[in-house]
Amino acid sequence: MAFKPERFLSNNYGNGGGAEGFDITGSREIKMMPFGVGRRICPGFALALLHLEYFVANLVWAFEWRAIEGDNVDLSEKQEFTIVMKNPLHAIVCPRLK
Ligand code: HEM
Repeated sequence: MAFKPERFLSNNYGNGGGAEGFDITGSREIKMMPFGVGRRICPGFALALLHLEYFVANLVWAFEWRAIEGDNVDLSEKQEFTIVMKNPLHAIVCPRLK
């Protein structure tokens, strides 16, 4: 298992697009299924993804994110009920606009 965010870059949600695209709907292969797969797949998944993109974009736009000095970003994982960060990430978050 490795942290490779670029795997999501060519996501076409399984509806056509590049043959190498990451398929979140599980119609070609199942790698990750946050919305379920098959006939009962979440019908709101496109709306949810759009909303999440908007949400993250707003967090980046509205706040400045900095790592705590001397605190190295460590992406190691450990298994709990789900996979979590072994060493939780601490960030200093400051509003960009006053
Ligand atoms: C991040 C947001 C969301 C996640 C992670 C999520 C995830 C899921 C999952 C895992 C299922 C079950 C699929 C299955 O039974 O195989 C589901 C079902 C469903 N979701 Fe979502 N969902 C999200 C947002 C939404 C939104 C925004 C809507 C509506 C606007 C929605 C409407 C539904 C409905 C109606 C079902 C039932 C589908 C059925 O049983 O046929 N979901 N969702």
